[in-house]
Amino acid sequence: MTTVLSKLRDLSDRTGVPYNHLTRALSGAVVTLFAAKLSYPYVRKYILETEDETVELRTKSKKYTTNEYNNKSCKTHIKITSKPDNDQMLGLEENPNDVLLKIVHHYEDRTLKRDLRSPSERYLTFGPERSNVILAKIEELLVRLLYEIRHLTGFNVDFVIQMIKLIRIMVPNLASREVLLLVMHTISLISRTFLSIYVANLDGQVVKQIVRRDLVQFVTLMSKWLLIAVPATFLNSLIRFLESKLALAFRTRLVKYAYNQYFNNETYYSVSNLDGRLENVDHSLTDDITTFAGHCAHLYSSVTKPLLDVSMILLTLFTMSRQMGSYGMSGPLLGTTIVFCTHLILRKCSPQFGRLVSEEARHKGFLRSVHARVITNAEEIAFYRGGEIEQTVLERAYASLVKQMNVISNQKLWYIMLEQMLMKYLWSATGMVLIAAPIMLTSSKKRVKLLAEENKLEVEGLQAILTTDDISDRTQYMMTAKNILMSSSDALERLLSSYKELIELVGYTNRVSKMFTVFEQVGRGQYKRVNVVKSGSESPQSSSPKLNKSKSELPVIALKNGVPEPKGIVSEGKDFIRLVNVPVVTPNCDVVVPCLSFMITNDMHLLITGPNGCGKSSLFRILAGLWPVFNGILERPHTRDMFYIPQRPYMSIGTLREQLIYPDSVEEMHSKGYTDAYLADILDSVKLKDVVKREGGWDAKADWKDILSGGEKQRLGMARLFYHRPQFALLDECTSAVSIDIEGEMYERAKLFGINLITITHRPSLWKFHTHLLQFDGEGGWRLEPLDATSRLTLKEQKDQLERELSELPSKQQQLQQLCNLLGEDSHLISKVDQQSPCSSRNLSPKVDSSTSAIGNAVTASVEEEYHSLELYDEHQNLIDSTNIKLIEKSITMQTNGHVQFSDNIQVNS
Ligand SMILES: Nc1ncnc2c1ncn2[C@@H]1O[C@H](COP(=O)(O)OP(=O)(O)OP(=O)(O)O)[C@@H](O)[C@H]1O
Repeated sequence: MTTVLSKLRDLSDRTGVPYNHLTRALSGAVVTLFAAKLSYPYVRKYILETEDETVELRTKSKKYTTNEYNNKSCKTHIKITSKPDNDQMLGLEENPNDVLLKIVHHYEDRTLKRDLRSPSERYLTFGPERSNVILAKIEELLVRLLYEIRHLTGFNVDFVIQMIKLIRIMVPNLASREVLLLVMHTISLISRTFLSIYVANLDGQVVKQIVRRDLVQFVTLMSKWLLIAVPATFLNSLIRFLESKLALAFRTRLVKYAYNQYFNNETYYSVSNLDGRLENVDHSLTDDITTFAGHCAHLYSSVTKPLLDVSMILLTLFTMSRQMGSYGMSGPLLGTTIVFCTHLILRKCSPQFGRLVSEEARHKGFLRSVHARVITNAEEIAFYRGGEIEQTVLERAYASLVKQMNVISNQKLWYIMLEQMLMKYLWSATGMVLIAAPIMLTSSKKRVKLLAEENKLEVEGLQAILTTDDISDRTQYMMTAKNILMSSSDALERLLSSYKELIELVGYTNRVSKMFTVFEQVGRGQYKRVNVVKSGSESPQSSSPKLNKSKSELPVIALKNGVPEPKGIVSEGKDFIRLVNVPVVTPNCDVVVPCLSFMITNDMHLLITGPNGCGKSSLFRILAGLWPVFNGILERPHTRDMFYIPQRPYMSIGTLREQLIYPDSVEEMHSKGYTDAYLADILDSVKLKDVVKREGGWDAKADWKDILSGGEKQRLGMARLFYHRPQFALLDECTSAVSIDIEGEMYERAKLFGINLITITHRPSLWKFHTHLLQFDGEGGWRLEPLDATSRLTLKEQKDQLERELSELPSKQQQLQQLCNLLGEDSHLISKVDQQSPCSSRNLSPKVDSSTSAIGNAVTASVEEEYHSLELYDEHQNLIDSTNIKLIEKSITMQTNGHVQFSDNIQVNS
């Protein structure tokens, strides 16, 4: 640069063109080139649009001939996969009133005319609306402007929208505490900038006095220097203090908003059970929010302060260089150009830190969730001796995190090298040129003339003073300029490093925005799961499906753009439960029961039975509103009038009292007028009164999940039911670990309280407490009928008796065989077996088969006679068949072993 400037001076001397004109021409050329660079994307865009229009005109003329083909291909496409519309493609179907989203629609529509590639899902549909009209307008204008210059800057406008929405949460209004903190922070930053310039000037003056050997001035300046250290250090500390305060304030706002969303409409359940977009919600709720808030606060100071520093410093340098008699624009212009070019190079070469950091956060979240899983299931894992496999999983999770971190560090290695090269060496060189240029390129005469003009003095008088002070002035200038430039280079370095931070912030902003978007959508009942779309179930099906029809044939879910759409109608506030054509559909869109229609009135107690996985608990989830109703109508009481008790009751963090009254708080308990004595009564009714004394009173705190036994936890679950006394109790095998007598007492008491029982159980002892039976067959079919517990119990007893008798058959047969052998006689129930020469099982089988069949037939005849009228006939038939098979197997074993007589151990086996 110095060479260029001296060449310009040479040129000026040779051609006689004033030097100023040449530097101006050069500056003009640089500015024109820069303007051309800025306008290039617009020109390109214009040319592209013109080309598009031409192509459109050409295709219109061919439209008639290609129309048929287009229709065909389009139909085929829709059949294979329902193509999302533009909104869906952009993930922006929500919040039609959101102004920012409207802007996105507008610009994306224009872009989509040319580029129909589907962008990945975007997370913009969250957050409150801006109530302040002026701020809303500013935000709107900012987004519009950014869209307009998007091609130029390559700015990620989605990030800006996400930031705006997050800022609305973090800084809800102008009168908030956060604004106060921001103002204080800004004032501290501005004060610190002025202080830096003052200190740099002071430094220069001190050196000047050293050169002049002026002791008095030197001491005065040193005192000033020491005094200024007090506010300077305080300001430094204050800036950090305010930054951390700001980060905490932002975090608190975000956490509050997130918790509100998370606990609204049971989102905490749906987000992990019904929606597949968020992998580790706990990590997003804790680490991601914290890091995002910290980055925001830090970025504010690391952008604002350097910007202030740089602008103030440029201004100071400009004034100083004028004082030194230099032509003022070339220095700052050169500095600005170099800085801008450096920024462009760094931006082009920068790796995608945002994406990388977001991926790293995902890996961290996964590692954390694996740890949490081991802690939660420590006992089960220990029983299985599963430490080794868990360790492998943990190591794998850690290895993938390390791999990701290595990718980032490898990318950083080259980037930081480039950054240092440009920012340390190139900038230092530029700084030196900037300092040297005014001194080297300005003649003393010119400087004297300028100063004389400025101070309205005689040139000669001034010349005399300046000659004396010239050296000390130059030294002062050098020192001050060096200090200022060092601060400015430091500021610029921080500014460019904050670009890296900004890219990292993009990653965290996306993660936090994604979390909020998913929370809000899930809260509204809009779920998205990966890999659930099934072909052939695109449209809603209203025809009532036949019972026992194969599940996969029953398209009861309406899909919109590949996402299941809950079309059922739910109405609350009734004193009964009614389902009309409601399907039971799992979150994976498996139809467990295609169509349920029944009514439970307040005089009914319903027992639900059926094989494992037939949908019993799923029905409870639908009744409780946890799973969406995809079709039909569901009428039910308010959820507070329905109380669910699972097989393993949840034990919360808190006192023993809080376990019993869960989910009420102690305040709510008191407001209901309940006392500890009443709670003791309830515990007594479930035979748990001793627990209060044993565990150290109602206020005792412990990890109740581990302290109470399985049966005690279940009894505490029933105690909760007596405390809340809802209209309907949904009991999902909640007494399976309780002894039958206490279980009976608890059911009696529940009925005394007027609670309608809906029980899932496999225990016949509970039948007598119910009036109706809902039976699932495991194939999608079901039957609801009145339950006559007495006759059903008789049938059950008969069935058990028959089972016992049939299980004795093999031993009876063996005894008969032995007697026949002893007597040397045949029996009409056993065909004679050749006991002398053992044959192969293959040869023997038909004989054994016929003998056992004979027994089987005899038994069948008697059973048929006795129980033909009973519905259990089929089960008996199966039992007989299986007994026959067992007998065949045992006979084969005997013959293969070469034993003539049935040995004892075979009898034991049988
Ligand atoms: N969160 C879930 N995500 C996906 N599928 C699920 C989920 N919960 C249950 N299912 C599926 O729904 C079906 C019915 O489950 P459900 O828990 O209702 O069975 P169940 O009749 O209560 O069985 P059990 O008697 O064993 O408790 C099962 O096939 C199960 O795999």
